[in-house]
Amino acid sequence: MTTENLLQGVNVFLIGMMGTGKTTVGKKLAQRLNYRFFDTDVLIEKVTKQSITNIFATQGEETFRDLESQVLSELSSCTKSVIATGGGIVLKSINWSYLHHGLIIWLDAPVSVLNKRLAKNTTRPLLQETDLQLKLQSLLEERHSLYAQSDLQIIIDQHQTPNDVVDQILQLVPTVIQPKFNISQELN
Ligand SMILES: Nc1ncnc2c1ncn2[C@@H]1O[C@H](COP(=O)(O)OP(=O)(O)OP(=O)(O)O)[C@@H](O)[C@H]1O
Ligand SMILES: O=C(O)C1=C[C@@H](O)[C@@H](O)[C@H](O)C1
Ligand SMILES: [Mg+2]
Repeated sequence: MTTENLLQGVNVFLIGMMGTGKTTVGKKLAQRLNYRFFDTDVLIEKVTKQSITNIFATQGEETFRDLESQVLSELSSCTKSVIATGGGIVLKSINWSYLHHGLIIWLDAPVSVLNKRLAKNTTRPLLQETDLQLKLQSLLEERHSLYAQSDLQIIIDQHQTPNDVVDQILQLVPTVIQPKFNISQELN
């Protein structure tokens, strides 16, 4: 059975640290699965008509986290969607009740890789004006046990392209989903 058929329209939520590729990989995964693609960060910016940087600066992280939960709650009622989440989605316990509506996949890349990818980035407020490597390390320490509550961990190395990561996901999803047997067929 293909991974697409196995999923039976169930949403896929991508979680993980900033820079692991949730947005980049999520778009490609959605294409491969014939799913829609959503990104909680992008939706927050659309709904508020403000950048994430601006929300953090003018209203603070707590307001951002509330918006994030609202957006996730709306998305959890969709089907056939790949949803790239913000790196901090795992922090609020209410978010887990929404994430568990779908299959939760943790993209896990080493801090050294994230550091290289995000070195020049200016759109992630938690990473500005700080030692990037140290900040990434401390965020990962704080969040590791939360990310580990995912259904599936995808370990990514520095050589893997986004398409390689998609291939790895499609290969591993069947290891965590049982095919649903068709009971109605048995009853006829
Ligand atoms: N497998 C990869 N190989 C090389 N570069 C990658 C890979 N995946 C993502 N990138 C690059 O790393 C950067 C961060 O990727 P992306 O924005 O997809 O991460 P994210 O997990 O969505 O981060 P955030 O939590 O902040 O939204 C981008 O510039 C992207 O092009
Ligand atoms: O890891 C985080 O806390 C964040 C990650 C980004 O995706 C954004 O959601 C925001 O910059 C915060
Ligand atoms: Mg993203």
